[in-house]
Amino acid sequence: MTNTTNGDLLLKNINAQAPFPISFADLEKAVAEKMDAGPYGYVRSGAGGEQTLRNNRAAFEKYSIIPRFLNNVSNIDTSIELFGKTYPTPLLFAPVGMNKMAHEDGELAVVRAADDLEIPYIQSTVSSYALEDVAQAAPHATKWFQLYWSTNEEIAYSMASRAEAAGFEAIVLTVDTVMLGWREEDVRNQFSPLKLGYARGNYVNDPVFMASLPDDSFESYVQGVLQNVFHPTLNWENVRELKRRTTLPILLKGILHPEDSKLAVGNGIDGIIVSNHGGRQLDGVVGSLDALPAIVDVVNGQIPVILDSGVYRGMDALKALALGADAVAIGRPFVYGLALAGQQGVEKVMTNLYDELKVSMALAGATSVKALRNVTLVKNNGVDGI
Ligand SMILES: Cc1cc2nc3c(=O)[nH]c(=O)nc-3n(C[C@H](O)[C@H](O)[C@H](O)COP(=O)(O)O)c2cc1C
Ligand SMILES: O=C(O)C(=O)c1ccccc1
Repeated sequence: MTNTTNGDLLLKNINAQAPFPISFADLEKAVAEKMDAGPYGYVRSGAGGEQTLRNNRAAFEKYSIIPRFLNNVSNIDTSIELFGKTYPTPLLFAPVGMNKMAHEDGELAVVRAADDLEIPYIQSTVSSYALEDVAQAAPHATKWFQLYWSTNEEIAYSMASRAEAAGFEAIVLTVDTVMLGWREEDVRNQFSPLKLGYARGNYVNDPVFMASLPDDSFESYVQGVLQNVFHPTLNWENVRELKRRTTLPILLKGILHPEDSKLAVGNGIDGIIVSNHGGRQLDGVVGSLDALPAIVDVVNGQIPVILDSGVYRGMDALKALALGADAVAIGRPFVYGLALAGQQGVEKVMTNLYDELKVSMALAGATSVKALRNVTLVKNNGVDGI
């Protein structure tokens, strides 16, 4: 619960200190000047002609809200509940791989920020640090493990059970990356973090993976990752088998079609992340916010629906929650904060997003996430009706 009478959420940023980039565009500009072209292009870009990347933003931009006033907004409750636990914010850290590209402390800095802010942290399979090291860096943070299926299924089961043993509380199986999207910026820059070994953390610490290598050379490790991390055979039977092998809740990340969300519920899945991978996978896909309402409709409150892709400011989070998301996950913004100022930069970016969300809720006249569902949204500035 935030009391909005205790000082202004915006003006605390105007304090004669060196300004930290306040908007996504400012962040991206600052990071473009700081990072090398290869890693920067890897993080920033979308697949193909970047239509999906643009669709994500366009989807948010086309909604406007009609605020209500005279509603006593001196206390704003942004809390949500997921899998029986209450969190103060409706934000999550989306799984982002290979964080050492952005900062030497990589995932360790991000999980510490997550711990401080009480925001659930989803660690990627292709992280720079091992899941056990991340768990040790922030034993009390809520951590979920994002699983990339492996061509050798035993590696996937091994990683899932390591995550369970290390105290991770859910498995997020990403279903939209059975191979890499057509990422032209990486070809232009001749840059592959996978080939450079940035994704080592979880693999070199996995006994099943290591036993599958012919020797312990760097080349064998890279070949092993490439052979396993892309997994075009993935299918619903694999999902059912994974479910039999873990006691943790399983979420599917990358669902966009309402029929797939129906299958997810039917197969006993515990949550869905509506996402187009930040426009990095199939180009020409709908903005993830545009996929949300039909999925919320089908799922009908049976399991949580989380949204990511293009949530770059508090007002975007508000719109997604108003359209029925239970929470939103943030990708590139926190990576940019990490690149600029490590753990502190991550905290600054997430705090700004959160503070803007609180200001937006108050000014819209909604005092809780539940109340946001009743906010009036119009498309295309009301031209198409409500
Ligand atoms: C550099 C980078 C690496 C990513 N790595 C992963 C990953 O390992 N696993 C995964 O499920 N999603 C991955 N994603 C996708 C994010 O989880 C998320 O879906 C996406 O970033 C959301 O869009 P946004 O960046 O517009 O917020 C990655 C995204 C970026 C930018
Ligand atoms: O870069 C990504 O978006 C990503 O998810 C990924 C997938 C496989 C290997 C490396 C990164």
